[in-house]
Amino acid sequence: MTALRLEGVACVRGGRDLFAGVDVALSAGEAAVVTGPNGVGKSSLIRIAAGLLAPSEGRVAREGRIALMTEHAALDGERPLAAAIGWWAGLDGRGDAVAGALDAVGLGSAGDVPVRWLSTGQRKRAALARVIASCADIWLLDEPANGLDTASVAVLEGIVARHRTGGGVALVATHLPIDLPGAVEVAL
Ligand SMILES: Nc1ncnc2c1ncn2[C@@H]1O[C@H](COP(=O)(O)OP(=O)(O)OP(=O)(O)O)[C@@H](O)[C@H]1O
Repeated sequence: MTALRLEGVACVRGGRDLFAGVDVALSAGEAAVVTGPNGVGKSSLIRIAAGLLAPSEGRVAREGRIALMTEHAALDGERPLAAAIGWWAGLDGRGDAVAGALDAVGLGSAGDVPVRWLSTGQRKRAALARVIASCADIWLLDEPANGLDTASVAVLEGIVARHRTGGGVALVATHLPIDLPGAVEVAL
């Protein structure tokens, strides 16, 4: 079964052709890394995969629930971290997954800290915890290593590896090196 399939996908934004003919097929346990220079359309491809942006050509098919991580943490800055993530996890019926997700990103002791107090790297790890707690099958990660130190990038790599081991798939746009063994490269 293919969890995520993009066939002949093209993107036009602001009247400009960004890319065309992009094919990606990810089955359980697989990952793809989207690379390319600034402005080429990596984030746009992630948004197309998420269904937030319509491709100008081609088709997208998803089998399973998706979790999207963009440059915005998408967490309520006024709420304590665990509650902010819990709000999202609750929508997925996975409030039970919050504590484990915070532990996985090294924020297990920061659950009562207001999101607005978090540092850049902590906020990025919090966004990743939100993705983990969703227990979604298809992870769409846009620049997940931005703002992370070397140790945190290694944590990110381990988390994506565990997700894949559990049968999940990941489409990851990045301009920073992230080690995802066996991942397909989609060079835009
Ligand atoms: N809402 C929009 N309307 C029109 N053009 C847009 C819109 N959003 C983005 N673009 C343009 O689409 C192009 C691709 O943007 P995108 O963010 O997908 O690139 P990227 O490869 O992720 O870039 P970066 O590496 O800088 O993050 C850019 O030229 C950008 O200005």
